[in-house]
Amino acid sequence: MEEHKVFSLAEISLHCNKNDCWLTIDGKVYDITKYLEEHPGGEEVLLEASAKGDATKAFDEVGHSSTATSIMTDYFIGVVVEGSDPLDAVQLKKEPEVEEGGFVEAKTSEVKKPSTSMSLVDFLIPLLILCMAFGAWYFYN
Ligand code: HEM
Repeated sequence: MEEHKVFSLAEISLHCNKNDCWLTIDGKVYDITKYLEEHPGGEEVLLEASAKGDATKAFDEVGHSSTATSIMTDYFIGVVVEGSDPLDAVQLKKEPEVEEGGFVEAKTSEVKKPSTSMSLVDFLIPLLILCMAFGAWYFYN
């Protein structure tokens, strides 16, 4: 059986620029850096597709010819690791926080925002009490 190099989505996501551009189509990975300038559809679409992650949909939507699929084989470098989680890519780009006891917590963009209405109430109640106290003092004097 043929052995292929296996890449994680995290690693693939690191190759998305003009000097180093990988594409993932149908679970296969292509290093198309040298093909960028030759691509009849232009290099921009390839760079965009590379940056987005999986280019399968974009590739299929164009309705590429069999010539295109045979060109692809020249740039094939491996396959995507099975069960590769797209979140890995996000986590690799961000610094993981290592906490005591070796627990690793990766930062994601889904950080809960503190509720602003809660902090407003927290601020208004003491202010109201202060106003009432001042009013009572003013009334009795
Ligand atoms: C290794 C990957 C790719 C190869 C080898 C490749 C190759 C080709 C070839 C040979 C053509 C000429 C038309 C044809 O024969 O079908 C073409 C056209 C085109 N390709 Fe790709 N392509 C690749 C990936 C992509 C991707 C990911 C996109 C994403 C949007 C894309 C967008 C286009 C567009 C817009 C055209 C122009 C179609 C037209 O003018 O009618 N290609 N490509």
